Amino acid sequence: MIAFENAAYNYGGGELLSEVSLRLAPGSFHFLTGPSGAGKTTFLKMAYAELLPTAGHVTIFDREVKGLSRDNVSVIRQRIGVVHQDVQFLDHLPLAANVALPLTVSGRKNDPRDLQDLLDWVGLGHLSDALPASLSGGERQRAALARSIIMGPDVILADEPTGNVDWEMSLRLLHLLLELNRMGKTIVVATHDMNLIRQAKGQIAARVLRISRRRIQLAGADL
Ligand SMILES: Nc1ncnc2c1ncn2[C@@H]1O[C@H](COP(=O)(O)OP(=O)(O)OP(=O)(O)O)[C@@H](O)[C@H]1O
Repeated sequence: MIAFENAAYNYGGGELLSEVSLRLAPGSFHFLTGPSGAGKTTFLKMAYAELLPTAGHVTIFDREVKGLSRDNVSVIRQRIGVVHQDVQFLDHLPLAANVALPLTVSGRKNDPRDLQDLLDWVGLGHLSDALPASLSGGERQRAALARSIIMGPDVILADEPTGNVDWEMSLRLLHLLLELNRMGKTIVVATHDMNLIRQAKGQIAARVLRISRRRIQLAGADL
């Protein structure tokens, strides 16, 4: 689905990530971990062609990202749902409209029943008319997840999706991500939360990628 081959990224002050070679196979579930500032967000941005590798290659859905036209990048992006670390909503729009925004922006039809089903699935069906300012942290994170999957992506990249929520809500979010994976979605979750990783590994064959000294390696069973 997404492949890195000797890929590197350099913001200008030396390589932050070097010699990254890995494959995110269809239907796989990966956690990405590593210290703050190690490059987790940078890696995810490379995986959805927001950043192009400064060396090596990144291939998304069999297309080398370097040299892709803007239109081709948008086509690729429609197949990748991203849950950003800092969830942003349009404050004047109710929750349902915020979640449906990717559909609206891309001019796709928005079936209100599908939208309601999606909101129900993340447990926010009763809040469809609520304004973002009134939502709790966990509600915002679930809304962000709903928005990331509204276009029916094949891949979901989630950057600290449980960053600001309590353990119970983390488990709820994890459960949603595991369910998406069971539906066949390829998932990458960047997280600091080792308990979350342990919890997931008890339920599925998740792999753990660890960033250490600019390299990304598959972590062993010592978690
Ligand atoms: N646009 C940019 N220009 C220059 N440096 C940047 C830019 N974006 C990120 N960096 C730097 O790259 C490093 C890695 O950032 P990144 O956000 O990828 O790390 P992270 O592992 O996701 O961190 P955290 O866990 O704190 O979110 C940091 O030192 C950051 O300051």
